[in-house]
Amino acid sequence: MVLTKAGLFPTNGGSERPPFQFTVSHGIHKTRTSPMDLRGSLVEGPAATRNQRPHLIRCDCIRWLPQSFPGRGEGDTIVSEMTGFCAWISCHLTNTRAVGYLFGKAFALSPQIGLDAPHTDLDEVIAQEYLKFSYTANGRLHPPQWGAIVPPRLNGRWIGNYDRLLELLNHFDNGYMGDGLTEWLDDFKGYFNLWILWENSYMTSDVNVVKTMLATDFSNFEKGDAFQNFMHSVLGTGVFNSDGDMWKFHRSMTRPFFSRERISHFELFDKHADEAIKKMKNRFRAGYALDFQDLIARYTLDAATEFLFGSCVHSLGSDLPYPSHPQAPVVPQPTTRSASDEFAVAFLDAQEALAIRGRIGWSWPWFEIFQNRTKKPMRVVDAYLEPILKEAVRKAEAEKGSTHHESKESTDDEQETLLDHLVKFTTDPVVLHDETLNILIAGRDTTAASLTFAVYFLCVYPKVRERLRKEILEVVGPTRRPTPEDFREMKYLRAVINETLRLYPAVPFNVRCAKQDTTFANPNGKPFFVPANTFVTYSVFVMHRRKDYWGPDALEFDPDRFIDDRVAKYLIPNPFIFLPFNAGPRICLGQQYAYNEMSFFLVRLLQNFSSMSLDIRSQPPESRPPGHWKEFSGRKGIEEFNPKSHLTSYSMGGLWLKMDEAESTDGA
Ligand code: HEM
Repeated sequence: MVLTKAGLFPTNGGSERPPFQFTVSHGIHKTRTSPMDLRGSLVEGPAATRNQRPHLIRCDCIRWLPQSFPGRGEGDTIVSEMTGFCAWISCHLTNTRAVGYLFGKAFALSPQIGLDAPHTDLDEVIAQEYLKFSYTANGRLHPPQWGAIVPPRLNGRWIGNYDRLLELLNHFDNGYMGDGLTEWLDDFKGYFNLWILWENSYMTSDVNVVKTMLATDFSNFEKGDAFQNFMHSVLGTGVFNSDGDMWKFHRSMTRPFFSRERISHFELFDKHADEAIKKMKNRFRAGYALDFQDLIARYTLDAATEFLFGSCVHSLGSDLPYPSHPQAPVVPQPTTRSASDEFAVAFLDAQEALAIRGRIGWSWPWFEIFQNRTKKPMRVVDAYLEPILKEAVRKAEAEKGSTHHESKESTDDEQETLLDHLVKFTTDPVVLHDETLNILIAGRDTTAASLTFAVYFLCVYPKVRERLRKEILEVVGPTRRPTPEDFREMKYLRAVINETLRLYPAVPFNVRCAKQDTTFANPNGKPFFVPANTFVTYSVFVMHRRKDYWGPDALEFDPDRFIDDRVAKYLIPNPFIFLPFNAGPRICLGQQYAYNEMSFFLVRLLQNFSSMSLDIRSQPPESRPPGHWKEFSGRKGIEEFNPKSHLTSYSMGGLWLKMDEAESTDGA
């Protein structure tokens, strides 16, 4: 059937576009694309929308009436006999179909034919109506989607759910990581529509939904234009920030570089770990605390820049910060900022600007009308990258002119960097710039954050630390450099890393966008309808803590869950419940490199230090966990630091700690 001015007519198989297009103005505001807003509302002609989908308009005036008003339903379900009647009148006046409750039953109404057969479930009627339009406008039919329902919507009190947006921003700034979202996901059983500023945005912690998007229906979920737009001024079109053919091009070009052989050469880690540990020893010998988060960010930056570009920024060479707040011990402050500090700070500023855009959502360009927040930091980052890229291109072009034998010698080199590898495929400076920067961003903060959280746990769980140290000393000994074979043997080391990644995944929230109308399985009933262009935010952070997936002790830090019978009970039957590195075709390219780097550093750390503890006094007061958190159950009530997330997770104000040197080592 197709909707025209004259009513409902049979279609010629669905390919014909309706000849009529009209605009209805009814209620307080218009929605853009959603069937979610059809409760007691009108459906506008299908040709009027982006992607040729029906434009839906709500009878939103009802929302502003008191709850007691006849026709005002519970919460945001504003449908009732009254509303349905309004919809019926309006449907005649405007010659549209409408959906609403009449006499306690859910109906689809059309001006010419009157009422369709009643249903008990309005959501089902909405989804079916919507799909009829979808069918007629796009010539597509979705048989499995018939009977789908729309997910529950989180309702606020202010127009556009603006109060919910403020609530979320407040949680991001002042709350524990995941505050708000965790409770809402719990209330809605793992799936709801956030609906901020009139935009469909689904939230989920449901393992099957995540699996669908990342693996089983991968081709229908992409990062999407909106994500790419707000990332573009930093990431360009690199592997992390592209879809479709562009993503395939970048991924296939970069992937071979992460071969097992190349990432198993630990000299590079050793050189930088050695420098980091020397710095730590000097600081602790002087009697002061050290910000481990800052130190490890320098370590991963130096290791990554050398691995990727062959040119290390030497951020470990600069002075490390001292605690600087008024109550901290009085200590000398570094006075100058080195060039490597400039790069590190600019790199962080650029990522923070992206994180702010992500939080604001589609309206971010309005907040940057007068100033692109990423411009200034990216000038510094690019000034560092440009000469390195130019030199790599110059070398590649010079090699093109040399003999095949000479060229082969240089490309087979074990020391080949990512840049050396990439120039074999392209010398386009933009592609090279984007790709190397993407890998730097994807790989540096994630590893630094995970090591920060791991060391936090080693400080507050001394038994875990002692057991891990024992394993390290037994397998590797007090001074030897660890090898990949050692790591295979060290089950507890891997379990400690995994348990850290479970409770504090470096990428706690992520997003995908539906390319076409589709559905998600709903463990509690009929499938959920997902219109094209819907953003679905999935929280691995929340999923990793769900008791129905991980058992009653899900909130405890217990590395043994990755070794004992809980593996067979929870993880093996449902492997997608543990996704720190994502899954499916877009799984993290650097996963093995990251395990190696983290394992290597932890081994070196515990070879050199026998105990460690947090130094809360050195932590800036505003970044300590607020006292009232103690009243909460779960990790929020016991944590001794303040975990936060922008693009990746981090410890607010750093992680200040002190360590005691091990007696058996004096080499570092
Ligand atoms: C503990 C450390 C790490 C964690 C937890 C981590 C996690 C992740 C996650 C969750 C994604 C998926 C992002 C998305 O699809 O939106 C990802 C992608 C990626 N990661 Fe990692 N990562 C880590 C380290 C690294 C390292 C060290 C590198 C490289 C040196 C790296 C390179 C990449 C790349 C290139 C992608 C994009 C893959 C694609 O889109 O095809 N990661 N990582």
